[in-house]
Amino acid sequence: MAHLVLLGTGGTIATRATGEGRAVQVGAAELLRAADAVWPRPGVRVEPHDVAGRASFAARPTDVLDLAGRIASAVAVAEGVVVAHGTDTLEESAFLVSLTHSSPVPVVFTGAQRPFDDPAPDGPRNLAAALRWAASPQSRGTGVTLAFADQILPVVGARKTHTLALRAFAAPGRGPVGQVDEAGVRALATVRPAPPLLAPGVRDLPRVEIVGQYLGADAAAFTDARSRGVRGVVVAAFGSGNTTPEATRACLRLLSDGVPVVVTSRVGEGPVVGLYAGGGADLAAAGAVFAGDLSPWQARLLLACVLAGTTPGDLDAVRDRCLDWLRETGTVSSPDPTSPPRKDPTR
Ligand SMILES: NC(=O)C[C@H](N)C(=O)O
Repeated sequence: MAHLVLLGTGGTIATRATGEGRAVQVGAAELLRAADAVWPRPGVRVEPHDVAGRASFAARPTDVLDLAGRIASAVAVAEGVVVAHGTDTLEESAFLVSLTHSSPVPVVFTGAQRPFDDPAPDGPRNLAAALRWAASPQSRGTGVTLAFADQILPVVGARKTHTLALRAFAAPGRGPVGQVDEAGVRALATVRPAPPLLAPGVRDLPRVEIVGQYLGADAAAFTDARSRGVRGVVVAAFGSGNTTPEATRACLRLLSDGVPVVVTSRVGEGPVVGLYAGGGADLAAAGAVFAGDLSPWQARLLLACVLAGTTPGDLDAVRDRCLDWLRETGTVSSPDPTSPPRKDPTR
């Protein structure tokens, strides 16, 4: 009989309405009973555990690293692990866990948009689908995935794309990679699992801040970040990876002082690339890492995990490790001899 472990961490899936607002009150065993009422699971034994009971906006990296430890223990004894999690930070927690996960045993994150006591809750069906996917041989070797609104999404590139709708997550340009519904469990695409990056036993992450770009953004946020002792900065840049002239100069100063800069986009879909003089082209030429289509918050975790294993100030090592990981996951292309030069060196 297949054996799964269900880890409850809180989130809307486990909330009921109270006078103070939604509050986590439902444990993993009760969630499991509700999921079983949606789809029975003959031949699958599920062991429920409560790991935490909070809204996910209150979770810290140390909490997620603790969760990763619990998952590592579960992976050693089970054929699949399902994590019931709040959706506010689900794509970050799942991503961070994926950077610690190296087993073929699948880890599936799910959650809900509506509370447990809603007259038409989505949590029981989401959880039932996550359990079916985790129990299916098709999920073996897929690393960490998300099960939401009948879809299976890869963790890399996944993001919350709707505040309230039941289809709350997407992985634009990458997924869904599977479907679970009345017609069964279907793998739609091969998932390339994220390679592990973080050594076991790391208890917290170095400070990395995200600086957003907006019309007329100046250098103040970079200067402030610097004064707080950041080890690295992720820029949520305009469009395909551009920054205001002041922000570009601030990034160049950071890089020349040995502080890594990772470029992402504030747009919800598509890769960044250094195309524009004074913006992305200057950042690329100065050695900023362009993180493909990773969201700023997933790129922040990538950079923090790389920094956790790198000597402070070794900018080349940080850049190489980030790029290796981005290439291995297909997030950025490997050097391509046929691509046109971005800059004419004679001009
Ligand atoms: N839908 C949700 O789960 C949102 C909730 N605030 C949480 O992240 O815990």
